[in-house]
Amino acid sequence: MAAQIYSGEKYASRRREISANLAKRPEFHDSKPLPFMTREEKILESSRKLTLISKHMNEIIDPSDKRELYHLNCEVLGIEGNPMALHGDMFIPALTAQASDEQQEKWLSRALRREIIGTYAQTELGHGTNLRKLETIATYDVDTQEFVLHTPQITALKWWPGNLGKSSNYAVVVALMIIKGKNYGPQTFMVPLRDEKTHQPLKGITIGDIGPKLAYNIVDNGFLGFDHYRIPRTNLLMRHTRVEPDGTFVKPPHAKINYSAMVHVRSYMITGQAIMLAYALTIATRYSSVRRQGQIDTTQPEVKVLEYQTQQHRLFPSIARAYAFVFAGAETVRLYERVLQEVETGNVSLMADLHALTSGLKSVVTHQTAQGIEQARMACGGHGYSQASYISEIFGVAVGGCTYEGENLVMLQQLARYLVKSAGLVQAGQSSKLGPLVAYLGAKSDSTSLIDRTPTPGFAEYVKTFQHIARKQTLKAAQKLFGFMEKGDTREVAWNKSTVELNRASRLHTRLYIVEAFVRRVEEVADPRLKEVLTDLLRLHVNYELLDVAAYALEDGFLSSSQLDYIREQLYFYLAKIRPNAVSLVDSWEFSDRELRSVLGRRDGNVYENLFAWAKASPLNKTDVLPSVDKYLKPLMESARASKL
Ligand SMILES: CCCCCCCCCC/C=C\CCCCC/C=C/C(=O)SCCNC(=O)CCNC(=O)[C@H](O)C(C)(C)COP(=O)(O)OP(=O)(O)OC[C@H]1O[C@@H](n2cnc3c(N)ncnc32)[C@H](O)[C@@H]1OP(=O)(O)O
Ligand SMILES: Cc1cc2nc3c(=O)[nH]c(=O)nc-3n(C[C@H](O)[C@H](O)[C@H](O)COP(=O)(O)OP(=O)(O)OC[C@H]3O[C@@H](n4cnc5c(N)ncnc54)[C@H](O)[C@@H]3O)c2cc1C
Repeated sequence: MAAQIYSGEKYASRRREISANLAKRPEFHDSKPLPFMTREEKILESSRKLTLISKHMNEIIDPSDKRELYHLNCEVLGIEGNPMALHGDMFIPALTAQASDEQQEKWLSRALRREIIGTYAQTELGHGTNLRKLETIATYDVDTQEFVLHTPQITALKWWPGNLGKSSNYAVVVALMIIKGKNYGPQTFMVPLRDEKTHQPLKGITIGDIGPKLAYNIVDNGFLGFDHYRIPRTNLLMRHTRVEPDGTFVKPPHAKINYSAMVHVRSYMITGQAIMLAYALTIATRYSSVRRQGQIDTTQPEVKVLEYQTQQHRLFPSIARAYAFVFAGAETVRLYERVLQEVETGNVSLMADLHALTSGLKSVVTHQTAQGIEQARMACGGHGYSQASYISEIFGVAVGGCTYEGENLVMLQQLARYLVKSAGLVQAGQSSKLGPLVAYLGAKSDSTSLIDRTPTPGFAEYVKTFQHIARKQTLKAAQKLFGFMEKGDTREVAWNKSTVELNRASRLHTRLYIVEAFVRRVEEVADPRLKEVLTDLLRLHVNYELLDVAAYALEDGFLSSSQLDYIREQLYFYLAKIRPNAVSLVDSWEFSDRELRSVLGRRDGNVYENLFAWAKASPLNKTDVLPSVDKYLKPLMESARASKL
């Protein structure tokens, strides 16, 4: 099963070898539990381990393999980030996609050797979403052939870039490019920030950390201001866009090619989110198979809480989602890598499809992941609330994905633009022009679903029902938009009056895509034992998801209320059928205890002994009497006693 999850036996077994290798190297382990450390201690600890990784990486992984590096980082550094997180996640991808060969020779090779540390500085105090209104300006000075970077007011300060605050000495900075008074929109520049020897900020740079956050606190998200700061013309990233010495601007082959680092993260983060969801579910499912509370048969001992249908309903549909997401994530990464290669040859035809797909997936997956993690926490009762479970940290890190790389409700609108265009084609009788991801929009719906009438409930009927729902909502939302425009609203006003409905269409389209990706993967499985278990999980998934969106199919009679009952019964049937495999389904992700960092979710299942040992090790228990008691509480009680006398 691990080979299914990790798209092949080769990587699944490499993960095992890497974990086994690390198990023998205590210097790579957390020196104490992360929840017992201050932020400064965590950053120090993470930097220590990062240095070890840089020194010994070649002995443990093939550093050119992204997935091996990712696994090494998960084991050693963990999810709370590290001082070079953005270096790998965005700085290197931005240089790879946007720097010219000559620039790559100069900077990318140094970045890969870790001679310099970089980040991606785009968001500002006043603007994150609306990139066209960024306020940092890069004005071209023809005389000196330099760009002058400037922060004209406080809202123009860069704000949020990860590892900008304290760690990075370079950044890919996004600024509005002005040449001879003309605004050429957001462009990307390679900018030195700190002296390479002293790490002191360079003259003209104001820089620092933005303070603690909900989670992800090992990362020093930062602020950055420029005071008429000069960089050479050749620091504009010039793989696709160019500015000649005389200020002539050479347009890229696609207007949004500069947004590639964001598309990179959106493509990869689907897998990252699936893994975080699986972390939380591993902890909650293992714990639920140890925790006994209450009885189902009063003549029998207390049951494991995993026997309760409510607990199964709380956890199993999310287990199915984690599988669905990791399968969809693998497809997305393949598409991204293909588009990256095609862009190299000047073919930008798939960029819009990739952008639409990743915008929708990023939004739906992060939202459902956060919901699933929070349910997993609650499924652990009181112990879920303790940092010993580590689920609160997993939640905090994962939920950041709802905001970063484009706020979810904004990114759903990007997909909606694509869907509206497609709906326009359908309306104009040009369905043959629809791309493969939206071809279903042009198909004709059956009048009712046959979900309960096919002999073996196959997935085709479910897919058809999801298609019906997504098609109906897309055409309806587009109609609403066109209707407002026909009545005289501008497109922007009409759009704003239709966005709730448009975003619903985007979610339904994306959920259909996820179901289809799950079906595609299960169809490929050759081993009959695995196929059976994955088919059960997929059946659970399609019934749970369909029930969640059934209102759309009930309102036009595509589904009847008796079919709804059928779907519910199927759901309950598969909850019970999956129960014996539940622990194996989470164990199949093969997370080591070191990677999970959860006292509650350890493989040995010795929950109570482990919790007691953890609590005793808490910093507060180092002494029996705290200074706060000596200083305040004792005098308080003493004075209360004295006043009574
Ligand atoms: C296999 C390996 C295993 C390992 C896996 C695990 C890996 C884990 C990966 C790491 C995970 C986590 C890392 C955490 C790091 C987090 C760091 C966070 C960083 C950031 O947040 S960086 C800042 C991100 N900021 C944003 O995302 C801003 C959002 N805003 C925008 O993107 C844009 O402003 C916009 C898209 C909303 C609007 O842009 P605008 O220029 O105004 O355009 P529009 O007018 O709306 O649209 C015009 C047309 O352009 C099309 N368009 C827009 N963007 C793109 C694009 N990128 N590509 C193609 N086309 C695009 C748009 O659709 C319009 O088209 P149309 O006119 O409709 O045809
Ligand atoms: C953990 C974390 C790490 C980050 N790392 C980086 C980084 O490394 N580099 C970097 O540059 N940035 C980074 N960011 C910033 C991040 O990319 C932005 O916060 C994000 O893009 C959202 O933009 P915003 O903060 O301006 O939100 P806003 O756009 O101000 O959103 C506020 C509200 O307004 C709504 N809204 C905004 N525009 C519209 C619209 N057009 N239609 C409808 N509703 C709208 C949103 O839906 C939301 O409800 C990070 C953020 C976080 C949380």
